[in-house]
Amino acid sequence: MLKLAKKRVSGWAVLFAVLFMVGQVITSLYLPNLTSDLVNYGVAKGDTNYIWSAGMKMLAVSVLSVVFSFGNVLLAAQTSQGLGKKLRQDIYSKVLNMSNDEFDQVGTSSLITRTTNDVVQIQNVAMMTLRMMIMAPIMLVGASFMAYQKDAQLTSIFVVVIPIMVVFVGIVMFFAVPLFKAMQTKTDRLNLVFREGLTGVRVIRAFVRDQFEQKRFDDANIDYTKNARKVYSIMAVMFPLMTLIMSGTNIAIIWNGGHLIANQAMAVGNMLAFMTYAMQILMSFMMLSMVFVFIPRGQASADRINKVLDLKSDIKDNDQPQVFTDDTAASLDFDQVNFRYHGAEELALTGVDAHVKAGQTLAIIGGTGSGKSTLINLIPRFYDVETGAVKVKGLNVKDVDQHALQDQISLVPQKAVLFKGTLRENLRYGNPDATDDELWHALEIAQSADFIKEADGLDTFVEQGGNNFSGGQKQRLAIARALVKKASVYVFDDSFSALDFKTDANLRQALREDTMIQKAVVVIVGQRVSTVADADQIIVLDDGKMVGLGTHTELKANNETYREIVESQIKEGNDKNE
Ligand SMILES: Nc1ncnc2c1ncn2[C@@H]1O[C@H](COP(=O)(O)OP(=O)(O)OP(=O)(O)O)[C@@H](O)[C@H]1O
Repeated sequence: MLKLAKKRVSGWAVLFAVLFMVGQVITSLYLPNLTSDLVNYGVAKGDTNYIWSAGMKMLAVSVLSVVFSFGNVLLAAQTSQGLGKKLRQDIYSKVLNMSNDEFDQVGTSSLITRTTNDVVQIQNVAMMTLRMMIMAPIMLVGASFMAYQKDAQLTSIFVVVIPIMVVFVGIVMFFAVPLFKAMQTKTDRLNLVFREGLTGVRVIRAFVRDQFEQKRFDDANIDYTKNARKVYSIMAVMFPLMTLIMSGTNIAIIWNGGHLIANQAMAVGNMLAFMTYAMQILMSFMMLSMVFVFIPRGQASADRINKVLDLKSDIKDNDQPQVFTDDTAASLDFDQVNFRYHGAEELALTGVDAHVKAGQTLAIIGGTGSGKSTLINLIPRFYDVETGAVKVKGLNVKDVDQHALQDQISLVPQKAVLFKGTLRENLRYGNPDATDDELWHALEIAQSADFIKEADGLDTFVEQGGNNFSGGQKQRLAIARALVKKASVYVFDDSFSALDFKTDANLRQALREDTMIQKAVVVIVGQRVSTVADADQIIVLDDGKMVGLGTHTELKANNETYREIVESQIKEGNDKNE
């Protein structure tokens, strides 16, 4: 936890929070002393003047105590909230720069829990540390000393009470701490199921799986609730028992103190002060037990956050990166590429070798799970090859700065993603300086201009996730956005699948005719033969292996796998027509 707080917390704020807290403890310890004097020298002797002056002193000390307490709470709150803010910022910026491998290691739901719930735990512990953790031991020592000053004999009560408290706090910690730690993983699970349900709500309804999903959620929910109930039951037992111990201590003090007073061995004021110190000692124990229970939970959260922040990407920039030059023509090369996912036994890609020049289109075809998306993820270096090389404009993607590389590439992912805002804002994502004319040009190529003109043009509002557009419209808008960006390599990952055959053909025709695209390399991943047929080269993937490379005509003549794909689609087409 200290590691997280370092650099994210102001040393001055902590210093002043601690100073205020020490001030608060000193004034709290001084007040019972004043009470005892007031009773012993004022009330017992009927000295009104003394009562007035001691009363005024008490008032002044109380005001001072309130000021110290206010200063401490304010600084503790500001420091802990500031720490939370910085942690959220750091996690988010880490997430934005994570490689796909790192992302796979943590998972989206867990990242959300870590950015929200875990950060709140750290904030709570920071607040608690600045309030209680430092205050409790000082108060404990100070109150014990003052109590001893008031009456050494009565202090022997604590010889019995303190070991009871220590054993009690130990038992509570033993049972509560593991349960508290488990809360975070159970929250993760709850978020995961909830998130899957939210994103897949239409699929769930379509497959009438709502009862199954409801049960899955209920299981996670019950598991979380059971754990939480156990924890809070322990806490529910802890507080009344603590109060019982406190009351028992009070009774013991009054009993023994009463005898001492009766024997004139102790002044009444001293006993009153002693009782307050006893309460302070027991309160310090209460605080410590809370701290001991919450700190391990906070530590578990800190470990989870550190795990994200410390993720070391294998994908690192070269210390002396090579630089793309504007006058080099676009090109894309896969040189004998082999690739394996982190921890996987089998290679996901084997022997991919293809070379594409500016103005050419490379298509990638293959069955589901054959490795098409995996291959294109290597171009922007979302993953690194195991052997071989991927080159953009002749430079190995490992030798260039990652941002510079991604600047050269415009990617339309398999799942079209649009952001809430106007269409203009969405289209300008890759090129903030694009003019309206350029945006309309991209929309024309992407066969989207007509339906956008019918709506509010570039001011058309895009709902969250682009939900006010159909699947095909969303894909076309994602394509238009990719075309607004000036790139050397345009990658369309199965982006034409939601388009009807005519729109698909028109779009590819418009792409071919565009002068900017003619200077770039186009990579199209497709399942349909019609989508890939007019590409300059087609890679045929089968179970991660490149089993063919050539034009449609060449492959149809020589490649068994490609022929099977073509024949299956002709058969499918005939079946549909029958
Ligand atoms: N992040 C990952 N970690 C481990 N294995 C993965 C990962 N992503 C994909 N794979 C595996 O790699 C193989 C190729 O997957 P990929 O998504 O590249 O196929 P694809 O040809 O694009 O399929 P589709 O047409 O269905 O999108 C599959 O067996 C898949 O299970």
